[in-house]
Amino acid sequence: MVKGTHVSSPPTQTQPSRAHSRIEIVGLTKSFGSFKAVDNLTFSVEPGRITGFLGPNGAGKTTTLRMVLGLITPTAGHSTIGGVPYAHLKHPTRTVGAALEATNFHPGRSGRDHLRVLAAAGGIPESRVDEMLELVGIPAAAKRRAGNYSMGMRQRLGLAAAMLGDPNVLVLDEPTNGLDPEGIRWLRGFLRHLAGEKKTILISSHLLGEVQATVDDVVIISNGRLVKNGPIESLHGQASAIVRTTDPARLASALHASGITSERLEDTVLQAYTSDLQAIGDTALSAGLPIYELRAQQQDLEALFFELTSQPENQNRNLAGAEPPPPVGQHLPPHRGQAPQQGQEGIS
Ligand SMILES: Nc1ncnc2c1ncn2[C@@H]1O[C@H](COP(=O)(O)OP(=O)(O)OP(=O)(O)O)[C@@H](O)[C@H]1O
Repeated sequence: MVKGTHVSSPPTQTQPSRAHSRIEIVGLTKSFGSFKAVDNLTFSVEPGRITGFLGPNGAGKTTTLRMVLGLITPTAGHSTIGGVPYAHLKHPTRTVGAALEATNFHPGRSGRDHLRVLAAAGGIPESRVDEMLELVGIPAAAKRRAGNYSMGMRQRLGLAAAMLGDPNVLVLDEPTNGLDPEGIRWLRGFLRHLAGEKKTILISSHLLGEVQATVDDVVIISNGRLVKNGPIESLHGQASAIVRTTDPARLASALHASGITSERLEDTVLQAYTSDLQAIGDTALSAGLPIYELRAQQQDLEALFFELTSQPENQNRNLAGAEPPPPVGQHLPPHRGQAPQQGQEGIS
């Protein structure tokens, strides 16, 4: 479960215990010149759970992950892994596996050679290379040049690289990018298995819909600021059902007598606030009312995500003055935000 944390100084130990591989982010802030890409973020990511780090394009996800991985220095705040800042980890590649960009391969090198180089640099036995290629399902592609890999294969190679050191913490930036529905399903099973081994898993995405069936917890940011965090169920809101009948007013009062509140939507349609469809059916039957339609109402999480991140105070600063937002439920087009370029650091 994702929790807010109190502000504290970064600890000085160098190796987290395997049992305590929580990621803690406290007041994390990053400015590029006068532009605040990440603004006072505080949350934690728990072992044994898959946490979705979500926000529209340009919200500050990659910048945050780069700070967690010690690739750029925060302007303020800090982050730790198992209580240890990344820069102080004794065995970083064996503690944290990261995949920040699926295209970050030498295009002329084979997938296997790419992993071999990483294994040698991290002091990891070469036997892990073929094991990982097998694990992510691309053993046959191992000898082919990574430059010719499809996006889905690159994602899998990135995952194999992240898993090389058998880390207890995985940080994956947009791992569903370029995956087809089958690939997303595969990734879900893969991450679920790792979460079952009590690993701490943080995955970013700009599409809640692509990860909603995968994650246990969500951290939603917009314009660098925290908008919401908590279990994915907390986004679902109150359970309800849609019911169509001949006399909704009579059904509403019969439901009310059974302790179920409802609301008239159309002439013949009620929204009843319960997940118990059988109770609605039984109540209608007792009242002698026919039912022409009865279904659980699904909360459209993608629409909710859009709503959360497009409140006036959260409106995407990167798109300000650009085209109007798409209708609810429609994905935002891929778009990398522009920010003042002074004080540039790292690669975005
Ligand atoms: N090195 C940099 N110099 C200046 N601005 C930067 C730099 N890196 C990122 N930014 C800006 O910071 C903001 C956040 O970028 P970031 O890449 O962290 O967003 P994101 O949420 O990962 O977006 P996406 O989903 O598009 O990858 C953007 O406006 C981006 O242009």
